[in-house]
Amino acid sequence: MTNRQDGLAEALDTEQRTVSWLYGRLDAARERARATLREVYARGGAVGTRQAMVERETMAAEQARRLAQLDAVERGLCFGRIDDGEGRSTYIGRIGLRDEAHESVLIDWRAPAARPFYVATATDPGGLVRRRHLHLKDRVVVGIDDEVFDLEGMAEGERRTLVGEAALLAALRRGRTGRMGDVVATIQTEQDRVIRAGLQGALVVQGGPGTGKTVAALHRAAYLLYTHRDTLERRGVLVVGPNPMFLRYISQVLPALGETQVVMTTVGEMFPGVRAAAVDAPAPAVVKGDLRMAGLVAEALRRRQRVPDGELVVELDGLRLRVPHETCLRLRERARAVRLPHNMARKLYVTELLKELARAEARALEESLHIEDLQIEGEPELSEPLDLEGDLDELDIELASQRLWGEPEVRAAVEELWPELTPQRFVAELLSSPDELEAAAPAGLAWRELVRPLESPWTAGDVPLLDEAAELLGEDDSARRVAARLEREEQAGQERYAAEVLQVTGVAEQGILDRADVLAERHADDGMGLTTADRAAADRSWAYGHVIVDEAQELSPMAWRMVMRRVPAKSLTVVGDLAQTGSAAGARSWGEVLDPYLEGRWRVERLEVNYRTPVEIMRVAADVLRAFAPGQEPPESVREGEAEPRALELPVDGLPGVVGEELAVVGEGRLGVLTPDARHAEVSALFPDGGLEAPVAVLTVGQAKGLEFDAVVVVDPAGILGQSPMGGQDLYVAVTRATRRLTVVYEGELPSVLSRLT
Ligand SMILES: Nc1ncnc2c1ncn2[C@@H]1O[C@H](COP(=O)(O)OP(=O)(O)OP(=O)(O)O)[C@@H](O)[C@H]1O
Repeated sequence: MTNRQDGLAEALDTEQRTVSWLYGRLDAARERARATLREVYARGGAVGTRQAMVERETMAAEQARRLAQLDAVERGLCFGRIDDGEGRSTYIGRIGLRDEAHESVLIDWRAPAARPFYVATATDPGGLVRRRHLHLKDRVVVGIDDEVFDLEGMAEGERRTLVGEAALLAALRRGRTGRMGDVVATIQTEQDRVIRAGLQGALVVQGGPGTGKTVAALHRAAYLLYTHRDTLERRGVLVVGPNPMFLRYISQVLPALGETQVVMTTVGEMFPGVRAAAVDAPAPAVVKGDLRMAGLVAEALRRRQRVPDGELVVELDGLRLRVPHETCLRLRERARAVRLPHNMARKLYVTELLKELARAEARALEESLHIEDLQIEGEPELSEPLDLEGDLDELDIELASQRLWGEPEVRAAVEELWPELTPQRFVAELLSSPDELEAAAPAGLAWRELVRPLESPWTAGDVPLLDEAAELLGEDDSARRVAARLEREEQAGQERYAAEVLQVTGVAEQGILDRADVLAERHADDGMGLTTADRAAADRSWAYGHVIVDEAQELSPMAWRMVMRRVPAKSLTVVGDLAQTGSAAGARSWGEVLDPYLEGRWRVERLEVNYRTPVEIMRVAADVLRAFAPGQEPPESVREGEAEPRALELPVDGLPGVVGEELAVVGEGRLGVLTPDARHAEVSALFPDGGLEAPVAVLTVGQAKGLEFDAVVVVDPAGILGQSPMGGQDLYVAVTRATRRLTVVYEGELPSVLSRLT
């Protein structure tokens, strides 16, 4: 054996002992959490006070989460070690662990003590003499990489066991799996700055394709939850991504980091109860995304609070109830003056209108009766005129109001003048009414683009309008609150009954109920045991502690308005690339979209190294970028590709052949076929077994945003360029999805921006 092999074997052996011992600590921590959980459940079932049950449930949920977290960190528990000049070694891992004496034996990667592992460089080693990466397969140490900052500072024995291969490049060389993985072991210094930036204010992370913006933002979520657990566990963290496919792609990163309490959503899903899957054409998208739409929605709603042209007339049982025009005007002004949302102000309006109708009814009755009719023979003559209205006291009016409210004719009049509206009904009716749109639109807004049939499916661009409407309409939750109270009362009754039964049958004395009973109780209650994330996801008006917006360049100004509502503290991470904006309503500059809310209180960190796309492919991408965004610099690639990118003139039915060839080369890896929107169905039909985790995924460029594949086949580049005013950006996105190989398939002329491929 050579010295080098001896050194490696010795180092692996030493590290294996430490790693095995750390796994032993992890197993012990798991066993402790399991024992506590058993003990909590054994403390009694349905007996005891409600408060005791809540406490027990909360503790059980906490232990169950702890256990889930300990299970999540099994893979690659420990991945790093740093040595300082004093001969001290510190092991870095996915979570922190302590020994029996309560000494730290593994440092959580997010703890301040782990920071040197990520920021030490040859020029600024920050007191380190060596950084070591450990590669684990299951619980076995299979590889080691060393970076030495100060050879002199190392002990002789340690020098002998130095091993080196760049950990980052090894990580990048692995085949893609269809899901993004975490990069805790290889976070780069510039990414570390993003991850550990403070919680306050807004941080914009701008960087070209493949610079690790998404991966850094997700690690930042885990870091913030660790560092500010008190605040963020109560308020929650929201991640907004561009589409459901992307959310699936990134869904495993945070759980692998032991964090399961983050809500992930898309703009199209931010309004509970609506799943907007349709896509607007560029022209309506731009109008819907315009901030002036907020004014349009508000004005259109005011116009749903109507006053009849003349007097209000309600025909009821042959009587004509008349309320003068001025009174109707006054009622509307008074209801508006309380400045409550529409549906809440409506209560006041209806109460007042019913009173007026009660008076009108008395007047109508008066008119219909003639004094002579009331004259009874032999009685003295009635000399006073009738004054039924004047005779009404408050109780009469209240009773009459209640009766009138039951009359369909009265309901119909209220519906006409101040209807009760859901956001869905209001927005759908507005967008299908050219008259309402025209009347409410500010001058210069191309409202005609918005007109569509009443039953149209929801688009992502509608969601901020629904949210805006919900704010203005307000939620009348009184019925729900009454129902909840009744349910609570019923539940309390059931609990008492259950406790009595248990006492009688003697089960309570045993003190143990099995877990199934406890879980069944949890389902019967009104939400205890629900996590912050569960509650937040179901609540439109939830105020998150921090919001991360990925592919943030795609959000329209109206979508930003909605996002900002979810984060009153304005603590945000905004991640994106202005050169990749695909939506016609998306951002051209960060200031333009953020300043209305943050007034300059945001700062930019730039990521400039591309970890995904090899140099050869990036040259092609740079040509595309130069053509539509002169002056923008593409990021610098760290990878060298294995093959030159190529263009093939080929009809679409030749695709399976090319895809087959590419698949044979990438082996276990994955392949993406990217098409213009209009050709997606035609190309998908050629690959029936596609999907995110299948070897071949057929996607539109919009769907592929943020994703990556070992090999990419771009179909019909001219179609992509021509599909929208942002076609250049779309082509740039398409050619930057590959980690190893790029093929462009075209018919007719190859667009000149790709001439490097001929
Ligand atoms: N420090 C790192 N160590 C290992 N891999 C990394 C690192 N940083 C980034 N990567 C990898 O580089 C690829 C690109 O990262 P990511 O998707 O986060 O980039 P992005 O900037 O969001 O790209 P895009 O703008 O195209 O969506 C991913 O596979 C990611 O895992």
